[in-house]
Amino acid sequence: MIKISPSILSADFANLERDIHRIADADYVHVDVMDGVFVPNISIGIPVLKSIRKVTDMFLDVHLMITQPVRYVEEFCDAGADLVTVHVEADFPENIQAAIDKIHAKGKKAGIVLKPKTTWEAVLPYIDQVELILVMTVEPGFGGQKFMADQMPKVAAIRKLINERNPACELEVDGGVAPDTCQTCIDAGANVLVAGSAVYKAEDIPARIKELRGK
Ligand SMILES: O=C(CO)[C@H](O)[C@H](O)COP(=O)(O)O
Repeated sequence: MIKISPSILSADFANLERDIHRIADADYVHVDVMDGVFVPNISIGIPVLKSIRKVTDMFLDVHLMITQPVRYVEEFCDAGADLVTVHVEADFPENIQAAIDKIHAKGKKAGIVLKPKTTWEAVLPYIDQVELILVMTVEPGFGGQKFMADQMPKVAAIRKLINERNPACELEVDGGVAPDTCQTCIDAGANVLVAGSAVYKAEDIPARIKELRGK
């Protein structure tokens, strides 16, 4: 079963509650947190996540695009995240490990994220511990970018590793996922698809979510 995690980066922040309820047919809510340092953009943070938690019971998939995420993961867990993902490029490996441990100590799911230039081997230290691996299919920072099909061999390599070492681990892709690119991601082995503009620009959001689940 393919899961859809719409990115609220493409929502109307002045009508966030309405726009979260518009994606009720989806599986997760993808919350993009950007610090203006790890990526060249600033989005939303802990206070907004707390407010989102108050208006929905949906699973909150929180993608931290911030430097040294270990400093903040506990606060994001306390604010209502169900899953917190941290970039392997955002700190030294021992601190990424500490971030994963802190998320688990809070009773939440932990995941790691790979930027497009990061190779699949970067997951090896964490593969046995995490509940989700996210492969970026655009350079993180902005919605509405072109899907990078060249990331599909990496998705396939990580799917093989997940099947061998941690079959319960989910494999998510994020960036440029749309009706014309979703099946490629599914065929490569992704089971969770993040989509921002493709969901929020659709005339019929429930129909678009269904379409993104593939054939
Ligand atoms: O993490 C992100 C950007 O860093 C967004 O989740 C992603 O780009 C989704 O937007 P779109 O589906 O419009 O490409």
